[in-house]
Amino acid sequence: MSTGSAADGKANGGNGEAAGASIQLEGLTKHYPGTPAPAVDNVHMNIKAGETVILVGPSGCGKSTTLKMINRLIEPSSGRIRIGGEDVTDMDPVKLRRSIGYAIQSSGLFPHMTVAQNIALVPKMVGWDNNKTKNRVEEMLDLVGLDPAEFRGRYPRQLSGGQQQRVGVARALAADPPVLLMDEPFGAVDPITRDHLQDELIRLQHELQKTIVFVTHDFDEAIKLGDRIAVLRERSHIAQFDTPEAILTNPADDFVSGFVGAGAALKRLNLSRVRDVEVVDFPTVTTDDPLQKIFDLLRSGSTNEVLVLDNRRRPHKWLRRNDLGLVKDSLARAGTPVNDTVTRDATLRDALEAVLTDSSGRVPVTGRRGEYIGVVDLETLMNSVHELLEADRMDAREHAQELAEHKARQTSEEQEGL
Ligand SMILES: Nc1ncnc2c1ncn2[C@@H]1O[C@H](COP(=O)(O)OP(=O)(O)OP(=O)(O)O)[C@@H](O)[C@H]1O
Repeated sequence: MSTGSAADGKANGGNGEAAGASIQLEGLTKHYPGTPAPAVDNVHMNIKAGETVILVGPSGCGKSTTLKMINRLIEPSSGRIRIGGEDVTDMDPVKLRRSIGYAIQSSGLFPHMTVAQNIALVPKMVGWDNNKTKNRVEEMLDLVGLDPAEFRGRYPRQLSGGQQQRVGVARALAADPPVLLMDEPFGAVDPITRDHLQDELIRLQHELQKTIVFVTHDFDEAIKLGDRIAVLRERSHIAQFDTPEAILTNPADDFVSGFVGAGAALKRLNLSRVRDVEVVDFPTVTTDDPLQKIFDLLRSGSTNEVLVLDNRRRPHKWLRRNDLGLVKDSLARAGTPVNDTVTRDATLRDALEAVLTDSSGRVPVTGRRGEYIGVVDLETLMNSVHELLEADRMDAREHAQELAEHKARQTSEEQEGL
């Protein structure tokens, strides 16, 4: 496969050299033997050179099958694949795969090879000499943020999950392929590492400008990483193929809205803080209060639950009217411990998680020294999220209207020859 000639096919990196290659899928179909319907049915897709395109969709919709047809790990039943303008549908698949980087979940590293040997694999296969390969391994380790001196001689089992994923990406990029295919590469790592790896990929892509096709079922990940997102329904039918902004503000149909809705709400929860919502008061007593006072409060009928604070006014446990039977001469054995607290700086997502895991359906909000301030409950959170999303929709509508007015003005100016 040529990697630098097709006129329509190349993105220019910062130094003016060719980087990514365009990809065209033309009527791509996969019918697995013995199955009644195709897993991927007649996909047409035009991916520009240097673009990051995310395939997102429900489990089993055909994302991986579509991706693996691009490097012919799965042979298409019909249709054509062009890379950099060149038809690669019938070329030797082994040769093809050497020119396409491929990174998968759980890194796919060979356990019996060191990090350096894993990364050197494809450069060696395509005939790079030892010196060039060795330099490339060091360069790649640097690129993915791993110190070569420390990591080149290690075996995969001596790395954390996140480090293994980094080496997986380094290996995929080692022979400088114009195209990188990534199949849920960060699916198996914890959320914080995942966030870091996503940031790294954005940084790398800024530098390298490869063409990346990336599979995920996580819409938030798609929004974060994609220049364009293809939302797929069953059999890889494209429900919408557009920029993240366009999909968020203008989903094509109910299926896409379903994906966006959940994603948008969660995204919103991450961007808002407890201090943005109403923190309400809740009946409290302290462990120093006389038992009679607590009994009276719970029996008065005004509330059937109180929050017990310790002697430094920190939330300690929830005490319900039904627990009173266990209160003999002290509170020690009665009530349910407070699971979690949040500060005013916590995100609404943290607050929601705390509310959902606490049997009381609310979470105490605390100040700098852990002292009780109030509570946030599920209803307040739900209302706030609805209000925030409604405000977002209004903004999007206003923005769309401004754009439409701007376009109309431009057209009329053009017609008047201004
Ligand atoms: N080798 C196979 N033989 C028969 N059917 C297969 C084969 N591989 C995948 N399928 C079927 O093809 C469909 C698409 O599978 P694919 O793995 O591409 O989906 P996906 O969108 O990547 O799913 P997930 O998000 O769960 O990984 C599924 O219905 C799956 O059961």
